[in-house]
Amino acid sequence: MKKLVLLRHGESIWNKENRFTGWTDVDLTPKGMEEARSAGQILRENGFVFDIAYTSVLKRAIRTLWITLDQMDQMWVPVNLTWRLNERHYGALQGLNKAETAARYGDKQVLLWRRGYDTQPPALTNDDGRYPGFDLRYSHLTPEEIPLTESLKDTVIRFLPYWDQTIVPQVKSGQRIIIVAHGNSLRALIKYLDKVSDDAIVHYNIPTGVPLVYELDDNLEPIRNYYLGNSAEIEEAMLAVTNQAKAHI
Ligand SMILES: O=C(O)[C@@H](CO)OP(=O)(O)O
Repeated sequence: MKKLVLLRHGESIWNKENRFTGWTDVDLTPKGMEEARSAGQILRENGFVFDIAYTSVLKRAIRTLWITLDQMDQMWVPVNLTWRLNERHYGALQGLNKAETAARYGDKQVLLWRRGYDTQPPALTNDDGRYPGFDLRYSHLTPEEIPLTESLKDTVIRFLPYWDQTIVPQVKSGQRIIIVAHGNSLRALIKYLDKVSDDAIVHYNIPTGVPLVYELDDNLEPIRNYYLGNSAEIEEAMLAVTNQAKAHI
């Protein structure tokens, strides 16, 4: 049996301000750093040891990984950074307040933008200051790879080659892996692993800073998965993510 640990970064400044974030490189809040410390502690208490770590090129995920490994006294674990684990690109919504956007366009439209599997939010133009093509860290990407907006489906499509070519062979060979990423890039992986339908994935939300353990068979078919932590608190945190973009709760 193989184990894979998935971890969404701790609370970011824009999570706290309730803004669409996507590829915007915002840092953790003090609470987010505390969540990362707790994640590291609970992983250590449960005896987890990692051989390789994966994360995105966004600092809220990178810092969460650093803090987690520090708490586990495993800062020596090799870390791989890839843009393919970045958050889903939120297009022209990036920076907008989620509840204000819902008040303006309606809860239904915003739910569709946030959670519709094949729905892209309004796109950026490539002269927009938020266009990732202006950012050095993406200078090795082709124009076709640089998103102006992304649906969850687009996120699955850009992540899967990395999963298949890089991570899968390592998990199969018995390497113990942690992936620290984002709400939607992890939803993309979970949708794929658990074969979640396009409709069901709409209702699946991931809390910040809580390790999610997947047990997989030798063909990487999921056997079961569970969060490490207090289940009532985790339920509440998942519901809070659902409610972030409602005009009135
Ligand atoms: O803003 C974002 O980039 C994501 C994750 O924080 O938000 P949502 O949960 O609305 O997809």
